[in-house]
Amino acid sequence: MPSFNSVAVIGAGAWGTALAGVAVRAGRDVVLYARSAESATRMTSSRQNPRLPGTQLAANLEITNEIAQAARAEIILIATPAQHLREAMTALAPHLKKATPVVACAKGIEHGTHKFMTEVIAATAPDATPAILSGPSFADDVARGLPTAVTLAAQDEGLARALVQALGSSTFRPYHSTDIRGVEIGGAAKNVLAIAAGIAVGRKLGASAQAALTTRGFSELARLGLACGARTETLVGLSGLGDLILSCSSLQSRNFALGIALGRGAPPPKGKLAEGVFTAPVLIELAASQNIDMPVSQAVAAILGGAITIDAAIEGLLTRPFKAEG
Ligand SMILES: NC(=O)C1=CN([C@@H]2O[C@H](COP(=O)(O)OP(=O)(O)OC[C@H]3O[C@@H](n4cnc5c(N)ncnc54)[C@H](OP(=O)(O)O)[C@@H]3O)[C@@H](O)[C@H]2O)C=CC1
Ligand SMILES: O=C(CO)COP(=O)(O)O
Repeated sequence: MPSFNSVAVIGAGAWGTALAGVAVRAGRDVVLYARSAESATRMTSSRQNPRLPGTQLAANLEITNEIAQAARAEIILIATPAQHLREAMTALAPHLKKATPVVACAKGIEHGTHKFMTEVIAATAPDATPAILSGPSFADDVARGLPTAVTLAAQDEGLARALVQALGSSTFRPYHSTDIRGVEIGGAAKNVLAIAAGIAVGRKLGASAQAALTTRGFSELARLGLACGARTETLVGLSGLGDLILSCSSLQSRNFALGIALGRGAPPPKGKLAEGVFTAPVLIELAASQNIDMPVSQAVAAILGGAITIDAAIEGLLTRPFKAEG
């Protein structure tokens, strides 16, 4: 099993900054790459990141604006928004050493190409080794050192185990897996379903409706996952069901919070990344291409696209023909 000592995190947002802290706590040499030179300089001197307020950056965390410096690390964690992954990888790829593990930490599916995060990595850096980290984990909780567990998948089990060894600690517990596709489908779909759960809460449909919607949401996530080759144990694990439960029930979730605002007819929270907005249209295109019925995700995409009102979407879901559970 390889052993890794250095980690670079690309993307100095909330999640990238929290993950840099994780790697520092695990005892690695860590560099955090910010695409803005000004932000890198400011974070270096203030030891604060406005995208993750209240977190003191570790004294031994290096912050850089030099992509070539970041690329020298033995492990790369890439934590930009999903739709920015290609751009970030395109800048990084020419500097990477052969076979460097590049761990996708974003949750989404690329517009236009329908590519999952590790597929974007493979397309932009064919000599790198893609992996994925996903699960129920708010950046703020992770940064505060609260206990968190996630799934970390690579095609090669030995590599997945080595990445877990390099990043894991008593408060950040990654479970290794080789089911890359299962992990990335769960992370992408749960954001769309969290918007649906938020809408139900915002419309005051009650706790029973919230539980029903979350469960039926899981059912369609699992249907798509299985059609795309994911394994059941992954779909019911941390990166699937685990993250869905968290995001469909916690006000900390930006996707859930957006749904609540939509349900109330209030303006969406400003300046907050809600990946489900970008994932919804791609997710339903992907589902259609696989002949998979995803009524909840379809309703979210239609609401976000302005094709249907919230009340009409709710009515549509509630008047679907009765059927066997599954
Ligand atoms: N926040 C969370 O709790 C969690 C988030 N995630 C996932 O992580 C991903 C990022 O989310 P989050 O960190 O919260 O988002 P933020 O909005 O906090 O930050 C995104 C960061 O990405 C940077 N960025 C954008 N494009 C590039 C690029 N081409 N190269 C380098 N950096 C780039 C932005 O830079 P700039 O500041 O210059 O705009 C910004 O710092 C999402 O897919 C999200 O679903 C996963 C688990 C938990
Ligand atoms: O992915 C997350 C928790 O696992 C973060 O959720 P939000 O992006 O909805 O805030």
